[in-house]
Amino acid sequence: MSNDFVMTIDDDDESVPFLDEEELEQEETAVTKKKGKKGKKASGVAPKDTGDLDPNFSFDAEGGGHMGAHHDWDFTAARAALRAQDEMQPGLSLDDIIARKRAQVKAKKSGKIVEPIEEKEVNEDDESEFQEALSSDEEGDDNGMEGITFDEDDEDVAEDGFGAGRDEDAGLEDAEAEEAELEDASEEESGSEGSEESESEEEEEEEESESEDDEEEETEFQKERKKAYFAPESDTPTEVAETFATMNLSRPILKGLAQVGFVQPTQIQARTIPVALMGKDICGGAVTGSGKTAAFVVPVLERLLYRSRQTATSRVLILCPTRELAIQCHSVAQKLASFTDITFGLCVGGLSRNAQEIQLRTRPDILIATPGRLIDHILNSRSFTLDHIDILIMDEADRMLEDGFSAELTEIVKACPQSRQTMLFSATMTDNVDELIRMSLNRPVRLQIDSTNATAARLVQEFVRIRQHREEDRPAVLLALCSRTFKRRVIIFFRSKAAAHQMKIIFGLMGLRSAELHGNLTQEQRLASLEEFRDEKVEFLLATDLASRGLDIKGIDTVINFNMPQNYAIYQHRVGRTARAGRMGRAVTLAGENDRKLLKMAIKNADKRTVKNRVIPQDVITRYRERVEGLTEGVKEVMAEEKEDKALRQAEMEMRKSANLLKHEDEIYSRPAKTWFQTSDEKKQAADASKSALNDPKKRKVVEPDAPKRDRFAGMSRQKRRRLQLSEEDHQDINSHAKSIKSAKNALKPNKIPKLAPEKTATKPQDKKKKKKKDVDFSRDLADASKQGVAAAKKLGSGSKFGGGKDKKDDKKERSPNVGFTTL
Ligand SMILES: Nc1ncnc2c1ncn2[C@@H]1O[C@H](COP(=O)(O)OP(=O)(O)OP(=O)(O)O)[C@@H](O)[C@H]1O
Repeated sequence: MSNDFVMTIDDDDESVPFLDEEELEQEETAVTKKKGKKGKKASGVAPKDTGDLDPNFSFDAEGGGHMGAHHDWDFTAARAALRAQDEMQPGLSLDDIIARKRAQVKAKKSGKIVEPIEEKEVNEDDESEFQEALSSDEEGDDNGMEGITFDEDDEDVAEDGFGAGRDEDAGLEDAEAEEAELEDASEEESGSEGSEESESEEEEEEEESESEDDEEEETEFQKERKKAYFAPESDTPTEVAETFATMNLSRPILKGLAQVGFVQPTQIQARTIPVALMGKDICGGAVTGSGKTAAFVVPVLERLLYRSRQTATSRVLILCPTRELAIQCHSVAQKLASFTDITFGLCVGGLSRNAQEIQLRTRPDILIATPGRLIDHILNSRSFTLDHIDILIMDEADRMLEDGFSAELTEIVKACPQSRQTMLFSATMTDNVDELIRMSLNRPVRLQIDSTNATAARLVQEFVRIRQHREEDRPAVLLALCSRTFKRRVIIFFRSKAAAHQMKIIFGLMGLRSAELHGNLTQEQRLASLEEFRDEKVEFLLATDLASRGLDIKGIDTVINFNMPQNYAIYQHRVGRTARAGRMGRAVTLAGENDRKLLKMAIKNADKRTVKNRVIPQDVITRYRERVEGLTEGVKEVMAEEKEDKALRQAEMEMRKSANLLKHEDEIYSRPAKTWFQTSDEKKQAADASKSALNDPKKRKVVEPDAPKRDRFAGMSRQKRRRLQLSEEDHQDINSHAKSIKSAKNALKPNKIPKLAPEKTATKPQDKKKKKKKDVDFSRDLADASKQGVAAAKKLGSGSKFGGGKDKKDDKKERSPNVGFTTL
């Protein structure tokens, strides 16, 4: 298995050099000379990437964009919208509790008499929870161990990359089941906080539901379907602009780009911008950190410069799967639009709903949203609609197309006009027609820059082998890595919130400065953690997969995977938090026996020179293990204190709520009841479906083209049904007067934003007229019921119907998911 060979790094070093291209070669031969290179190593800091750019770096082989000036996105808008009311009063910070505990331990050691530690009731369950959380997904299935090829006692190199060729499925299910239990437990714990949002704002489900890892051979049938579904390659411009200046962008946009230091477009930007300006639907894929955000923001801004300004209208909707990503996207887009009059609205969970409602009434040009909160506004904010959305964009689209988001997405897509332009982006963008079909794309152009399995070019991937019988060493291995080798700018991923939280306490007790980021925190705490890490107030960010996608934090040197994630796509996103925009980065993954399959995939998809096997001497691990064991009591005490504090705050909040209720009883009861899109049960069902698809990707729900339409009121809450029925009754009373008001309103309807050809020539009114006529004729030809016409259209699939121009009436037919696929 020479292909799977990975070189070994001995971890008996205090620091690790960051490997330059040449060094990679040298190190490969010098693997066994363990300490020979110490002189070259950075002191105390893991990757020796100074943040400077590799002068030879380009985003693509042919030479794409070079990295520009540093610019951090910020939370200004999010902070301004953080809810002020109904939030629990801040209690003791975890850091305070930990600091106190540390002081007590120190004092005890030095023999000083200290105030006795208040006796905390330590629940027996807490102890087992503690052990479980840290080894949550580490329990392998012994049966799954058959066929391991390496020597059990071999502490050095596993020449087969830990026997990475081994097919390993067994044990994963157990791990996932256990993980689910943990997630559920932690969800319950957090249920009291922010329960108001629990039904509609769970975008950041941390249980995984990513796409299949297996690279299945594409069948002829699938190839045909894709051919029919996507626009032919000949539809995309072949010339690629080398600088933004040569892209025919307007001055305010160029100034915005210059301000953030973007001079040369990255490859995905160079390919996407001209196509997006033409108004075409796009499925875009490029490796993590390659600039996809600007690839969709720039053309949108450019087109909005040509909008009619008569009536304020929200014309663009950008959907993101997590709040943090939406906040980041909002900040980036605002920066790029600094020299324009384009307005933005941020519509995400965790921030004040009322403030958002007020903002939405001003009809900002671009809405950046998470699905849950957006639907909340569609259902509950008067006068808010998506009726005038011209462009719908989905960032991390493959994540959004998963079952967990399915119902929400369908609702949002239905609420947008069919004549919209739709653009989907992700580093792991799916081209699975079954998954894309629910977006009702219009003959999308596929812009796939890198392989969907690719990781960043300057990423070094290391793996630390965790043996079957040493699973309990994981915390010690992590602490050894973080105390001795990777000491700053490190993001560490855990599979569960409980594990991330408990490790935060251990880190704290060991004096390592860290922040946690997961769904059990309030939005305020989540933003604070990100800020602390961004501003280098803490060295470590302990996160769940909430942070695995899209987050762009400057200067993350190292990503550590405490556990291998459930699938390769998540692995790609996690390790993609480093080595962004041409910089160097390092990913270190603790890989157990059950992770062989993913390990094999990672090795297969990487440049072999950048894959390494890191070995940590057993005596070091034993030392750290003893330290972790010594902290067990302390961790339990901190957790007990935290629990007590939380219960106290909860009680205070309840009391305030009751007092409030008594004081404003009349006003509160006169408010219209809120409508939820999904009940807790429905939400749980969606999450279960998502999980089941993860365990068995073949179970992925495929939208049946001929699926019967649901009853109009099916699945609606009683309140919503009643509201709709009442509004329908009202509707029946509409007299001719109302009709005339409607037609007057129609006359005022905002014009669509014009599509721009790359050379900005397509807006000539005469040309437009001619083109439209041609398209209409084309559509009419296809709608012709002659048998020949139908047969031809079916043969070509839906693709044959889409001529490029969009007449609104024709669009209705074009966007129907039923079109074209029934016969293939
Ligand atoms: N043309 C450019 N020139 C220089 N830097 C750029 C350019 N475009 C984007 N960048 C920088 O590259 C980094 C990554 O960009 P972005 O976050 O859009 O990547 P992405 O492809 O969306 O990544 P992910 O898949 O992880 O979401 C950002 O820091 C951004 O400022």
